[in-house]
Amino acid sequence: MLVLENVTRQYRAGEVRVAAVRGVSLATTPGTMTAVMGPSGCGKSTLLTIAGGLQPADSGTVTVAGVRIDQLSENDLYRHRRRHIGYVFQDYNLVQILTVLENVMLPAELDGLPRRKMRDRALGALAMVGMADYSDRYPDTLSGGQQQRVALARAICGDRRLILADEPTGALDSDNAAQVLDALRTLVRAGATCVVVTHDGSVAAQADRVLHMRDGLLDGDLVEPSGARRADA
Ligand SMILES: Nc1ncnc2c1ncn2[C@@H]1O[C@H](COP(=O)(O)OP(=O)(O)OP(=O)(O)O)[C@@H](O)[C@H]1O
Repeated sequence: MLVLENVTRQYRAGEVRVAAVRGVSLATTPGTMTAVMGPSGCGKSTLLTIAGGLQPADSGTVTVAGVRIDQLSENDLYRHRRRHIGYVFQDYNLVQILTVLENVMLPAELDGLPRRKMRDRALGALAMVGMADYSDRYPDTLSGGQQQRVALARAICGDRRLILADEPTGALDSDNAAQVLDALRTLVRAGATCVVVTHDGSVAAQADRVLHMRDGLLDGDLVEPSGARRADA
């Protein structure tokens, strides 16, 4: 579902250059959850945003659902992202003035689908994360864990199969985090592929695979004499 090959990304702040990702390769197995852990600043979020096409890599390839997204035009990338990739962030990013159902319908609305179809899709997604009974509520009447489950429903609504989650339990107590993890596992069992960046050991404990990142490199990365690096897929 997601394959990265030799991805690099450097930031420049004036004269200073930060090599945030230094040659990472990674291949996910469909229907599994991969956790990426590592100290603050090691490049986890940068890697995730590149994987999701939110920012380009400096070099390397990024393949999502069989398509090299690093080669797509801006319009095609936008469409491919919306078709295949759902994002989940620590702070849920729900629209407060919309109901739960309207939030989940939002991506389908941008696709211009008929309203009934959007509604059915959204209710189906909410049911998968145990939130169908809350469809008429507004986000600020829900707990953090419930809001994050709505964000998960929005991420997969429309049969998007790649979930990229950046610290999805970072703002939650352990009960709420457990509910979000249950929902995530349900989606993965149903066939979604998830890459989750986390500091939370309980998230990693639920993952099928845990990778460690340090100084822009993933676990098992080899530093070649030439300076090129690769990671075990
Ligand atoms: N827009 C930017 N401009 C300049 N430097 C940046 C930018 N974004 C990130 N960095 C730097 O790149 C490095 C990797 O940052 P990144 O956010 O990817 O790490 P992280 O592992 O996700 O950290 P955290 O766990 O704290 O979220 C850090 O040194 C960070 O300061």
